[in-house]
Amino acid sequence: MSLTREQAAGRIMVALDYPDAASAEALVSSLEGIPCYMKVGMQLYYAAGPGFVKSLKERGYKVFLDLKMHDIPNTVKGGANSITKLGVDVFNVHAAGGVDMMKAAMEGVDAALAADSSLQRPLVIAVTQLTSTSMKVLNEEIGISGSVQDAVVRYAQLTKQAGLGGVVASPQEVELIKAACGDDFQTITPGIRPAGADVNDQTRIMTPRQAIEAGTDYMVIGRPITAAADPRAALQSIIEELI
Ligand SMILES: O=C(O)c1cc(=O)[nH]c(=O)n1[C@@H]1O[C@H](COP(=O)(O)O)[C@@H](O)[C@H]1O
Repeated sequence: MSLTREQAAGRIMVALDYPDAASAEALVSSLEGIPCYMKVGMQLYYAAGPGFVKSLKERGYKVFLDLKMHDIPNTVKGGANSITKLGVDVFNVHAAGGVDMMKAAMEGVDAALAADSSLQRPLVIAVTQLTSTSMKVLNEEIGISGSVQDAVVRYAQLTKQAGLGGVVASPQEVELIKAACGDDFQTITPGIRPAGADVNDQTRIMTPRQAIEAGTDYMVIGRPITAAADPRAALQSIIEELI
């Protein structure tokens, strides 16, 4: 796999896990000119709201809005409708909500697009098993038997059945997901740690290079960039690893 610098940057989603718009803004400014995705998760969204998402879009960024919706179908449909109106490129729900809930998310998207043809269709993806979840936690705490891989593939198949475009999983499961759901089914993988980086609370990890070689479509990377003394240099060194 050989990627240009621009292609490599376009496969990276930087997790803006910050408590307020000003701190997130400082990080975004430090990465200016690098065509990566920006991921807005619940910490930043609950503090800075849709205004921050819109400001990223106005500056030309592709945005992944990571709010991991998991509720009754009617509520998720409404949430997906509102998110689509924000003009984000990617958003997610939890596959654990089941096929009807995921189908409802797609209905919410369709209704928004039918009402306003200027909107773009977002890629809707489902979280399988969180990358912080180990087999021990899955089996002994949550009470799901079998391997994490089995649980992830099952969720990926349900996600595909519901008509979504891909899943969030660990890069360790990408090959199994592609084998079960096809090459076009998108894999978005957090749990990325450059060699020697702090693992933090992640369990199922790979390096950026390993993840790309495993066939991941997009990598979500937070602290290895945001907690670095020089975030721009950290992102550039990850890009170098991928080209
Ligand atoms: O949906 C996600 O983005 C997500 C799913 C998952 O299973 N694991 C996971 O870490 N994430 C997100 O990916 C980012 C990973 O951040 P770092 O661990 O700092 O690289 C965080 O913003 C998480 O919320």
